[in-house]
Amino acid sequence: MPAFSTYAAGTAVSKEPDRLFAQPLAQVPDFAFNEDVVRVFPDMIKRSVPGYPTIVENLGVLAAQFAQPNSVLYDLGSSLGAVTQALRRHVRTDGCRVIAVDNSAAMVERCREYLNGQDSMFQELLPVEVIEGDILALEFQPASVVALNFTLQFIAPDQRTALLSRIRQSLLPGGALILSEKLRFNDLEEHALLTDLHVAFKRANGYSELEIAQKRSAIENVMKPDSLEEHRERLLAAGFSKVVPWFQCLNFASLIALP
Ligand SMILES: C[S@@+](CC[C@H](N)C(=O)[O-])C[C@H]1O[C@@H](n2cnc3c(N)ncnc32)[C@H](O)[C@@H]1O
Ligand SMILES: O=C(O)C(=O)C[C@]1(C(=O)O)C=C[C@@H](O)C=C1
Repeated sequence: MPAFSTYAAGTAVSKEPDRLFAQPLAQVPDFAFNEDVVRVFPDMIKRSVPGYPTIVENLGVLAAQFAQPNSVLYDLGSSLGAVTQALRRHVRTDGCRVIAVDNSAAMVERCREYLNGQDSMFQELLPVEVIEGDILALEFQPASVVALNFTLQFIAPDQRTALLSRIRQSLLPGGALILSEKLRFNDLEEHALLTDLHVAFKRANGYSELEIAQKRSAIENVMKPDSLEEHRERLLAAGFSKVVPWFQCLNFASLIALP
């Protein structure tokens, strides 16, 4: 019987601890959002991403400021739907609905279960649709809020501008893209310092040196972080008019991009 904990407003999520990289692996496979990761994901992301709970909860608060009546709120790369749940808790604008998209079948299946749980406990939540699909192939509907919470870093770098341009074109006046990412830094000293501090954060959250090293090898081919400057330039090139960082903790940050 799996253990469960609750998100802020009560929906049960798996509490299984992340020990995926605890034993020495002869060869570390590339990181994938498969069934093994899904089982431990709430624990993994909280212990790996400094500021994650603050970002998710405040994403709901921010979204409530940008949501426009009768529009779509997108949660792209929704994983288990933490952002979707925050949107549903905070946004009260008439006629809004949430579309959550992820291309991991295992994530989507579990996400739907959690959202059904949320529906059975609370009334008057925004309607939500969870789509299993590739956000690169998605036809965007007119949207007031688009959340990319630690998803763009997993998209091939040469596909990122085109995706952001399509998001920009779907955004309604008064809306916003909220983009959270792990950062790299052009200044080598700054990069080394914040990388070391991130390792210290993981250690303080109970990860061993082996777990930290094996996770690093697992993600290095599949997750390619950009610098803040690259994000800003790319967002402006994609047609956004203003880029406003609203949160940074160590080498993880979140930006608001306005149409
Ligand atoms: C780090 S997780 C996102 C965490 C989640 N947004 C949250 O706040 O809890 C990245 C997610 O993006 C999904 N993903 C990666 N590439 C994708 C793509 N091309 N289309 C749809 N989903 C994608 C992965 O399956 C994974 O669930
Ligand atoms: O940078 C790391 O070491 C991470 O573990 C980061 C990160 C992320 O930013 O998405 C990578 C994969 C998992 O989804 C959880 C966290």
